[in-house]
Amino acid sequence: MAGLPVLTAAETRAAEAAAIAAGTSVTALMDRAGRAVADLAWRIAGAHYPILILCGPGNNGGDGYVAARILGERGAPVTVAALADPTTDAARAARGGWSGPVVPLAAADPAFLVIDALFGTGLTRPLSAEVEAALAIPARHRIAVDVPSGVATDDGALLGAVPRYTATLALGALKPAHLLQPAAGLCGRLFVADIGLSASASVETVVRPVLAPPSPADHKYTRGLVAVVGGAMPGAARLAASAAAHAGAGYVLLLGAGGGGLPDAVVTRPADVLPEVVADRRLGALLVGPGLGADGAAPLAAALRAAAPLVVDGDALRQVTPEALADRTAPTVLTPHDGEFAALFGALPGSKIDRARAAAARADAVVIAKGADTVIAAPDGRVRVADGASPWLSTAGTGDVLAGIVAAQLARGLAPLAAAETAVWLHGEAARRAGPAFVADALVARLPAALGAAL
Ligand SMILES: NC(=O)C1=CN([C@@H]2O[C@H](COP(=O)(O)OP(=O)(O)OC[C@H]3O[C@@H](n4cnc5c(N)ncnc54)[C@H](O)[C@@H]3O)[C@@H](O)[C@H]2O)[C@@H](O)CC1
Ligand SMILES: [K+]
Repeated sequence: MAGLPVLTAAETRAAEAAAIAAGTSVTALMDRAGRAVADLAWRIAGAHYPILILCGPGNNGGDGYVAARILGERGAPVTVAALADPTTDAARAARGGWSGPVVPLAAADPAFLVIDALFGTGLTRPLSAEVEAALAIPARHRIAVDVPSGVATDDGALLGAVPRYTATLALGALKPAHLLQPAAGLCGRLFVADIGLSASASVETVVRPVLAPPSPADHKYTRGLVAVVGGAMPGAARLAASAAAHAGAGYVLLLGAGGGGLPDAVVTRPADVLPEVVADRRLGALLVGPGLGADGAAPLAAALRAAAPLVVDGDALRQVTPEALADRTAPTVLTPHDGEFAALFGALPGSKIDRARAAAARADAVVIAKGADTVIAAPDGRVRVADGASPWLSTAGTGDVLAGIVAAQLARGLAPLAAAETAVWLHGEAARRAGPAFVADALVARLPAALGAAL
């Protein structure tokens, strides 16, 4: 199943221009947008609770005036407060359709529901104190039209004090700000209104994969042999190996990190058999990095020579170069958090999406840039962004678990981008099922159930 498309501001404008060229007017697009806003507001506030609509000068404000008209027609108590007069033809027409009063922003009173239609994709500069004060007006619920005013559409940065929203109604398609932090954390529940735009997007959301159970012909090697390289902190490699075993791998081999509560089914071998394992044609995927320690040069060099798909995680990401990774011929997946990403690729410009994409091209590898807003990028420019990750994932060992899940997906034959996307989804689903304050071992225990939800 394909994920939801994610469009930048420029891509959204291009999709809008294409819709207009195909015969739809801006007014028609604005009408659909405003109607979707009104429908969502109606579900939250109904006919009896006061609704305040904050309208800006552009088309985002235009959407707000359309919503005001429709909610007013339905009998809802609506007040409109405007920053300035409309500056676009479509917004002027929408303003003309609202027959109620329009007060200055500074005169707006608290309401049950505030609808923020101040700025959308056209925000170009930081918020003024007047706008920040209006956004902070006390309200039980807030809806953002398209994006919360004050967030940068393309990278999720904040250009002022932005409150927390009950819901954000993305118009036409999701934008990066809905998924990238810090903006994503303020959006509340995300809705996407179909206003008739169509565009092909290289960026999509991560969605639940559709996995196949083993067939009668499968055996442990066809299910996938995963080898995990241990190191200075063997617990991390054990966690990764256990995760691979619980994420569907047929056979898991752990090198140089035996002991401690491992499933007996995980086979432990001494570290020095790595060259032999790397040469084994049955090897489905190799994982190096969890708990490797600072002097992992020798095992890392051996791992890079693997003809099987390779996952590079943790300490290994600080001891390898993008060039050495790009020299590999078999697929490679990297799983850096922010610090490891910066150590490997330096300070790249642009949004997290731009940075992950540039890194993937440079290392010729799929990059899983982890965090509260995990971004997966492939060397060909395709990107997948996860949304709604459990905040409880920010605990020791969850990265080792993810690396093990990725290795299991590669070992069973998924292409690297699909393996990464599947792994991120399984990891997120296991976390959701684990609830609050779990330890990474409990995440591993939830993996079979998470996998079951994708069969
Ligand atoms: N793209 C589409 O297909 C559609 C877009 N629509 C709406 O149009 C929006 C984009 O409209 P616009 O391009 O007119 O842009 P906006 O309405 O987001 O804002 C642009 C206006 O705000 C001013 N402005 C920008 N930053 C400011 C700041 N910090 N302080 C004060 N003023 C500031 C600009 O000078 C300009 O007048 C979308 O977010 C969406 O809500 C919908 O009406 C329908 C269809
Ligand atoms: K807005």
